[in-house]
Amino acid sequence: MTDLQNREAEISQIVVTAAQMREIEERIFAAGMPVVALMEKVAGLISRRLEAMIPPGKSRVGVLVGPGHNGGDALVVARELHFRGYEVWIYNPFNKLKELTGKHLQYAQSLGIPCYQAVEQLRDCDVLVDGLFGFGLERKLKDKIAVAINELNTWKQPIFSIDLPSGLHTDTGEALGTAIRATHTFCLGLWKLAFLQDRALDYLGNAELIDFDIPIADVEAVLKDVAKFTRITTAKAIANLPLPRRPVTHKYKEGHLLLVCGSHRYAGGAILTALGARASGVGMLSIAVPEYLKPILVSHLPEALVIGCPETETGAIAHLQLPEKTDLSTFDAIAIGPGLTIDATPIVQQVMESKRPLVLDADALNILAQIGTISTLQKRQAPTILTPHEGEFKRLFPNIPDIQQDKVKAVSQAALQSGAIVLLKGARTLIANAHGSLWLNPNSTPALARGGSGDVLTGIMGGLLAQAMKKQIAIEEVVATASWWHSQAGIIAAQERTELGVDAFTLTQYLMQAIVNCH
Ligand SMILES: NC(=O)C1=CN([C@@H]2O[C@H](COP(=O)(O)OP(=O)(O)OC[C@H]3O[C@@H](n4cnc5c(N)ncnc54)[C@H](O)[C@@H]3O)[C@@H](O)[C@H]2O)[C@@H](O)CC1
Ligand SMILES: Nc1ncnc2c1ncn2[C@@H]1O[C@H](COP(=O)(O)OP(=O)(O)O)[C@@H](O)[C@H]1O
Ligand SMILES: [K+]
Repeated sequence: MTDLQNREAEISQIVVTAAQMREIEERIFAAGMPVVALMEKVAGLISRRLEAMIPPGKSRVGVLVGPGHNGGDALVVARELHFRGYEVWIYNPFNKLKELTGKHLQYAQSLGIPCYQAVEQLRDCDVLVDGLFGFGLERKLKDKIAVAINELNTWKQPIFSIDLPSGLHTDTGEALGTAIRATHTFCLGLWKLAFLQDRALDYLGNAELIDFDIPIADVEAVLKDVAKFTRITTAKAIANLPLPRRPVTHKYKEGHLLLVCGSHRYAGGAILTALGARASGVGMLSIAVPEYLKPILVSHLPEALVIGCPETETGAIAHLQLPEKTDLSTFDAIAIGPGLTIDATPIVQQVMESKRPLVLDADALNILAQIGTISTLQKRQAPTILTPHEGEFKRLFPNIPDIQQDKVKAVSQAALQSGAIVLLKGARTLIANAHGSLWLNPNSTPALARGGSGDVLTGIMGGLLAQAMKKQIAIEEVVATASWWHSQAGIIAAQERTELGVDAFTLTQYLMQAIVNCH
């Protein structure tokens, strides 16, 4: 890789808060970079991107200008587009502007660029550029500016937001009162936390990072002693797959996974989990299910070792009847939960006592919540991964109240309290470990909002985990890779089949394509 590619790979993984971004910029300014020069550079990069995207000549561009340096960026963009032959109109309702922003407004006006205080004047523009607020927004938007943003959101033309859609909280992604619904957002310098949060997704549109050459040393200096956020990238996920295989190997060297899943009531979950595990390439796959399900599993996965277990009256697994000379320590990893029903409580308790790395999902999480999340996990002597959706999360961690307000905080607290790696499912999945680090999955598709797709994730993760135990890959990276893989398969499947065509079974059939595409 060239130095430039290395930089791109490194920058694309970094995620910062508003306070961290401010600190990083202050270091750059303290080192001698003039504020004016940086604004000119950043806005120049945005202008060039806009020129590539907006047809020149006939387009009228409306530029929304706020009081701070986000507004300053917008004014430099307005000036540049004016000189490139676009018709530019400015909206600026503020009387007090930061000094540099005020200067740029004065110059723009001296060039004859019209400047309006009423947003309605921009209604006939072909596109809008939003430079009202960036990461400096700290209070709720109200009055005239909130009314203007609500009005703008009813218009049909594309909106390009600078740094963040104005109104979004940089860290939580919450709309502070109201926010611009952008078609496209140019995130400046480093990815901000808002870009990886569910609640921001309706506002961001296509998000693009504009790298303006922040020295990595400054980023490292600011982030070295704080909780780290890592954006999961394709390059990193691919690097953490168990590829290439060593030429001399055998099935037990490539990981042995035990899946424990299924009941009379929920048979399909076991199949979907197993198909996810199969795609992971795991060397040996054993699947413990109620006896009744064994023929169905065998017919779907002829290569797997299916263990039919005695059943409760309700059709759940009554006890794990492992083959002779086998106990739980035989396996490199265990994934348990999909379709078990709450009647399998003793099985979950037994598996929790094993010293193998565990993935817990679905009913295993509900059972864990009933038997006591923290007290049970404290006794574990091996890594545990919990993969709750929001409902399961609330049952597991009832003392963490504000999950909706701040998912980053909630999932971090959960990992800290429990010692487990916690993957909180959602439109944008978050993964936290007990040391305060977080991994965030930047891309996914609502096509995955469908029964059974979580079971597939459990299978992929279990299979990768079993292989990783042989290969010294950090468990958090395995969890991140599984989440990335699951989403990528969903994205590719949705591209081919629309968002309606990605049932969980179909999803399993796109898993290989998702990684073949990257090789
Ligand atoms: N510092 C720099 O030189 C750089 C800054 N950049 C731009 O500068 C932005 C940050 O600039 P600022 O720190 O000036 O902040 P912003 O421009 O994001 O907004 C802060 C301004 O809005 C006002 N404000 C905050 N909340 C408000 C509310 N609810 N209602 C009305 N007014 C409100 C503040 O008093 C302040 O004047 C970034 O998002 C980015 O666009 C980029 O050009 C990169 C370099
Ligand atoms: N809107 C969405 N965008 C992207 N991914 C989603 C969305 N909704 C759900 N998902 C993903 O789909 C999966 C659903 O899992 P889960 O809720 O456990 O379903 P099930 O138990 O039916 O398998 C999770 O991986 C989740 O992150
Ligand atoms: K903005």
